[in-house]
Amino acid sequence: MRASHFPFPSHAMPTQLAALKQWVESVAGLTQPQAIHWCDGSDAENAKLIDLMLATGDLIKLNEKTHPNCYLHRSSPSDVARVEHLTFVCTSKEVDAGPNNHWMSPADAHAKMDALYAGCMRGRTMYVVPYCMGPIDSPLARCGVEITDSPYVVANMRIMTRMGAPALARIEREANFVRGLHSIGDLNPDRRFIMHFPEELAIQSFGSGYGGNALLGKKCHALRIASYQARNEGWLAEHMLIVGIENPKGETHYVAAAFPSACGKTNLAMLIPPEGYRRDGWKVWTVGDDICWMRPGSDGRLYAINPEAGYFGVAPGTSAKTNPNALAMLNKDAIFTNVGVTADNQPWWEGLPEGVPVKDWQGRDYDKANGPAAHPNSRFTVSAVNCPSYTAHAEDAQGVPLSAIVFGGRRESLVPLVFEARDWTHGVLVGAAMASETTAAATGAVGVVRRDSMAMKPFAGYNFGDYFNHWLSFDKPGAKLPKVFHVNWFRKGSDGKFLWPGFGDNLRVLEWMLKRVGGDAGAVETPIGHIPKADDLNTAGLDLPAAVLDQLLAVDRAGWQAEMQAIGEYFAGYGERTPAPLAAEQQRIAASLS
Ligand SMILES: Nc1nc2c(ncn2[C@@H]2O[C@H](COP(=O)(O)OP(=O)(O)OP(=O)(O)O)[C@@H](O)[C@H]2O)c(=O)[nH]1
Ligand SMILES: O=C([O-])CC(=O)C(=O)O
Ligand SMILES: [Mn+2]
Repeated sequence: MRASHFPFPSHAMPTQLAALKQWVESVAGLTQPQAIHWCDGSDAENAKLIDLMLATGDLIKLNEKTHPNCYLHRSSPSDVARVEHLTFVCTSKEVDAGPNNHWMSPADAHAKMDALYAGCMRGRTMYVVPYCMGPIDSPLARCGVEITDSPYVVANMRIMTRMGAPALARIEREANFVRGLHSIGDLNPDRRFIMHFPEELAIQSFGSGYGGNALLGKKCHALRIASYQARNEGWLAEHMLIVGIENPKGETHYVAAAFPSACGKTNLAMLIPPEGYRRDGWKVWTVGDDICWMRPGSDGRLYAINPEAGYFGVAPGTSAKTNPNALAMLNKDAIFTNVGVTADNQPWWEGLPEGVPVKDWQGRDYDKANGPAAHPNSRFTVSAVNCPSYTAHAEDAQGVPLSAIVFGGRRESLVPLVFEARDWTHGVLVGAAMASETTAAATGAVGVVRRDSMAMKPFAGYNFGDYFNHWLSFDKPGAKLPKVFHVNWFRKGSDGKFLWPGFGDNLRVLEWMLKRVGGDAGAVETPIGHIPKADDLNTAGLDLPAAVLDQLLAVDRAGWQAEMQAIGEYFAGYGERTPAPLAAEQQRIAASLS
């Protein structure tokens, strides 16, 4: 990075770490901020930032009686989701980024970004945000520093990560951190790029203030950079929720599940058991709702942490009926982005049974003709401890042991409600072959089926061929790997309605999985995996016609032949980097279907 005139003396910096001082100094030289603020994460600092944003209109205070300490942020209308076409992985060799990523050479990317950053913070304050992804004392955690000119980003990073003084202390001890540079620039979509330099452990983001584009601890660090780091260090960084299921005997089993963006991770992580289950004593505990870092423990099991400290969740569709835990945690201390508001200044989104929006997400008077009041990708940011189902095990330094890994997508046809992989290699195939209909979480067409291996298509920081190989490598002597399953809550009938009730009732499917892990539930063997028979699932109290359940559990052979063929073609796209065991597994299943 080019360092020109440097306005701030480095002896004034609150750190002794030379590498950090030099980097901050060179960024300030390039971006020319008016002031530099090192974030300590304190309440006083946060209060000052909130006041500042209320004064500039970056935040709007919501109803203090119904939503104490809650704020609304309206983003630029052209800046409402992740931008996958402007997101690049800049490895020295293009093949290392793989066909799954957009690639730019590090030299070209640096030249482009340096030109955009030159003087971009003139008149602005540059915030230096040290953060830790994961419990601060966890050996699985990793640290980063985000430099940003957006106070909104600082306030969100404070909720989403362990940010401030303790993180800085760890960074100084380890002298190893991910360097994230972010500027909202002028929010011009033509001058917007999200660049990743995995070999340098660096991220550079310009021109967006939104979610995964700007809160660099989240998708950029905890998935793209971390997945690369994880491969080198023998662990996995995944787009997965982590949930604890406590049965009536008081035993808790942890499950990690990968679903693409806006496909139900937050909802499953905060599931409320159906009435009968609650009576019997079932409980559900939330460890994480979006990202999971895991590695084998000394006993051979996989242990997982949630690297995040908060939730950046989809607002529309969140209601007392679908996700009461999420709704309950949004009553205080939350930041809402791009939702509508009611006449008495309460946040509002589609799916809430009560309340009437008077302003839409752009601040216009609400008019149905303009579309929904809340943007379909409108979000809330809230601390994890606010969630009624939060478990203190989310702070366990060693992580929680996993009993099952679940893959899933949004598929209105073909894919059964649930099936179980025969073994780890088959499980990796099931994850790698995942496909889902696209959603509003990224810009672009919605509802198009695309392959989204392990829900990581937008997030793997390296070639998927190498990534599949890395997944396969966990199957080694002494490993006690979790069982792997695939679910689909989104099958539709000919009337276009969902066939499965979903939400809390998904516990019925999780119960079957955990019984399979314990060896006491039935299933039939099919070419695509083990599927429960209708009476292997507990459907007591459900209004689900037997014919619908049969439809949900059926294997359409002709449809699956076509699917396996498409999967084979998809793997072929990774050429010689496609692991041979995966290609063999695909061929074996294709053959057994014909
Ligand atoms: N039909 C049906 N819809 C669901 C179910 N679970 C979640 N949804 C809907 O799917 C949408 C997204 O759900 P989330 O739980 O926020 O998705 P997510 O995977 O956490 O999304 P990201 O934060 O983008 O990664 C919401 O509109 C939910 O209401 C389910 O079991 N059945
Ligand atoms: O990253 C974001 O903007 C939100 C998110 O969780 C996703 O899209 O998966
Ligand atoms: Mn996500």
